[in-house]
Amino acid sequence: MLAIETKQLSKSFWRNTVVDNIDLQVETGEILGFLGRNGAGKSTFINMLTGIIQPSSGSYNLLGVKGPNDTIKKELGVMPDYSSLYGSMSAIKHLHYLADVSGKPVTRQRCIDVLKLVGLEAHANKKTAKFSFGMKKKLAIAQAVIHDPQLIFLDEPTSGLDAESVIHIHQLIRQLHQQGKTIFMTSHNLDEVEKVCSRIAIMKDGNIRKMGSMEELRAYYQSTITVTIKHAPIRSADLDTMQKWLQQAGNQLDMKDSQFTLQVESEKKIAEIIRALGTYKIDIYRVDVEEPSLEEIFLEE
Ligand SMILES: Nc1ncnc2c1ncn2[C@@H]1O[C@H](COP(=O)(O)OP(=O)(O)OP(=O)(O)O)[C@@H](O)[C@H]1O
Repeated sequence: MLAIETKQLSKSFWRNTVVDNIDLQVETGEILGFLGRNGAGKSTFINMLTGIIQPSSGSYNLLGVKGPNDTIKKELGVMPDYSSLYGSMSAIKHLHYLADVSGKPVTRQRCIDVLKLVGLEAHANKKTAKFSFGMKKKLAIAQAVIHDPQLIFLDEPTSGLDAESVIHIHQLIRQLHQQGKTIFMTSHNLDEVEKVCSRIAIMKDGNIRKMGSMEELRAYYQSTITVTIKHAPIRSADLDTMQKWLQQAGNQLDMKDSQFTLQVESEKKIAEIIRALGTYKIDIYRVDVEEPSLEEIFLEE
């Protein structure tokens, strides 16, 4: 079943079209990374799906149900704006209360468990007004998942968090993924998206320019793979032949005594090179592969 399906979904503010006829399909159980520069329209898109703003045109289904739909809201997890936390409540009361409001009440133990998952267990009884920015952010993530929803929207879940908290949140996202939840997350951290997400959508000027797995994006942008191989010295009788062979196997050959670097088009070529070295009985000590990063792909858009 599709967790998210949008059909020609659009939003304009006066004459400014911010989301422009987006057709998007997200399968159940995916972690979709939604990327785009500031002002690309990511939050506007999410806000339509979560019922915060009305689309100007088009339609959407969430978990197979036409939106907006009050029944399906229970199954949506949304990170609130941090300013909308109730400052006079403790973190635990806050979660308890919001789970009630969502229509899926939870036990006190569930609140404690979720606070643990986001790394806030030591602050469970502290009033949220006294929380730091990072703590508020973690509580916002806890709020998105407290009622065990099926479809979770995370808007920049780790920006502004310290390194340890980022690891915590990534673990939580992976855990939710293992439980079969669908996660739709925006991030400005390309490294994070590459590490955590199963598919990536790149948004620009209100459109989704490209969408796919990291491998698909790499293939689309036809970027090359750089392989560096450290090996035992090549016999001088074989050196010339070996060099010629490598030159036809790839580009930009940089050959030193016991190491060479070559740009190749696919992983298959790497296997061919390793086989060729074997034929010449050259021992391989180390193979390093450098692929185009999401950063390079993103900048091409
Ligand atoms: N309520 C609004 N009224 C008018 N214009 C708006 C409104 N909300 C958003 N916009 C405009 O829509 C465009 C897209 O904004 P949006 O917040 O969706 O971008 P974003 O991709 O989420 O950006 P960021 O990465 O900075 O969060 C921006 O030009 C913004 O000024």
